Amino acid sequence: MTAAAVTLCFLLRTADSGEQVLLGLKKTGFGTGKVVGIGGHVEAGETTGQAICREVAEETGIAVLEADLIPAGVVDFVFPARPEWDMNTVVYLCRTFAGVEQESDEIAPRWYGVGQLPEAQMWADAVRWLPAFLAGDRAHWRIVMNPDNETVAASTRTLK
Ligand SMILES: Nc1[nH]c(=O)nc2c1ncn2[C@H]1C[C@H](O)[C@@H](COP(=O)(O)OP(=O)(O)OP(=O)(O)O)O1
Repeated sequence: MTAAAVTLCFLLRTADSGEQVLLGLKKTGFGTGKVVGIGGHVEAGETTGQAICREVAEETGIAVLEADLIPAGVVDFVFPARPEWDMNTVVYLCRTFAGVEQESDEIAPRWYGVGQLPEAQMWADAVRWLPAFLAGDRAHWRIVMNPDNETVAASTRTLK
């Protein structure tokens, strides 16, 4: 089965308290109840860049230009017990954007200090790859989940 093409963008800003990243509480669909990255599926006929600009706008009301996307790498999420959930995720960072975050039907967005990620509310794998991307590391991650589809069986980082 081919993994679904998805994309995530981590918006960054500098606050008085330090660097912050925009995440969101997922209200519907895959991962409901978790704090996740902003993004989603790449639709037919879209480039990944077009898809992430659309997803950020739909989920948060924030406008991002493709030219301001900073490619960070890829995360392959592998669910051996549910291969239909497998996702190939293109990850971007972005520091230049317009607008103020607004809650949507899908996501309740919120800024978090990059050193204070809400680990207990995120997918268990996120602590492995997200801090590295936020620190500027460019890499290709492969995350393999256990049969419970929640805990992590293995994570590997390669350069690509
Ligand atoms: N193990 C994992 N850890 C993680 O942090 N994020 C994961 C993950 N597995 C999948 N994701 C993310 C990637 C992707 O952005 C998201 C699922 O995409 P969507 O939010 O688009 O799914 P939905 O089915 O809710 O929405 P639609 O695409 O609108 O149908 O879940």
